[in-house]
Amino acid sequence: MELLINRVSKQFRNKIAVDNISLNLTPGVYGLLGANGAGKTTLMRIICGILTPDRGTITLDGKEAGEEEYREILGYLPQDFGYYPEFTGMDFLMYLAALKGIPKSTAKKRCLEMIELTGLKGMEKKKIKTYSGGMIRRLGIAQALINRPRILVLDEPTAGLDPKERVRFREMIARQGENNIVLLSTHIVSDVEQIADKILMMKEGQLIFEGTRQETGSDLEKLYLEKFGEVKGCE
Ligand SMILES: Nc1ncnc2c1ncn2[C@@H]1O[C@H](COP(=O)(O)OP(=O)(O)OP(=O)(O)O)[C@@H](O)[C@H]1O
Repeated sequence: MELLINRVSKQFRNKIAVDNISLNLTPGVYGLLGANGAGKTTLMRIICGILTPDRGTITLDGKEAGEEEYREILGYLPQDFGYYPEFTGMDFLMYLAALKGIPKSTAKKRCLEMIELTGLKGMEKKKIKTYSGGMIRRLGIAQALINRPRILVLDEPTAGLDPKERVRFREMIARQGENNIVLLSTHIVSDVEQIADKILMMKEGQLIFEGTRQETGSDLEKLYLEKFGEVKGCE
């Protein structure tokens, strides 16, 4: 399985958000690092087929982003995913399962599986408005995983997770990345240090670094600061 991002660019009025990015992703966990406004969300939305690039193509084994067949194998967690506070977690996942075309006969089992996986057991019958920020984040991850995606795109997934939830998240993502492509963005260096096998860095719309965790050396934070020429704590 190979996701080819070929010379992709996107401009908003006079702002080039994504500037001629080419990438070749195979199964594994990719951590996309970049300061606010670097273009991470725009690139991810293009990869998910939500935004059309001005130039360039995204293809997975020949299927173009945006095609139905491509969407079926895609899971996406946006920074702010839309949920209905009055729904219970289970109702929300059942609703998402229906939207994603999962047959009713398997939907309930799949939703319960996701609830278990994301550590939300015991909360599934409670209204989402009673969930903590971390629980809502985990529900977002559950909805992204519900169709067993081969490509999982997570925009700032670790925001709001406490240390225990981060450990669980890391394990979940490592498992998902064994056979599938996982791309997650963050501006917190230590998050990708522990989660990702491969590190990508974006600055002003361009890909300025691509390498394995081994290649980044032991001090990713230092490398990041060098690349960005910024003071620590840019978040
Ligand atoms: N719909 C839009 N219209 C106009 N400008 C936009 C739009 N979306 C993004 N931009 C601009 O494109 C640039 C890249 O934004 P993007 O959200 O992709 O960055 P990011 O790296 O995800 O940042 P953050 O970490 O803050 O989410 C920014 O300058 C942003 O203001």
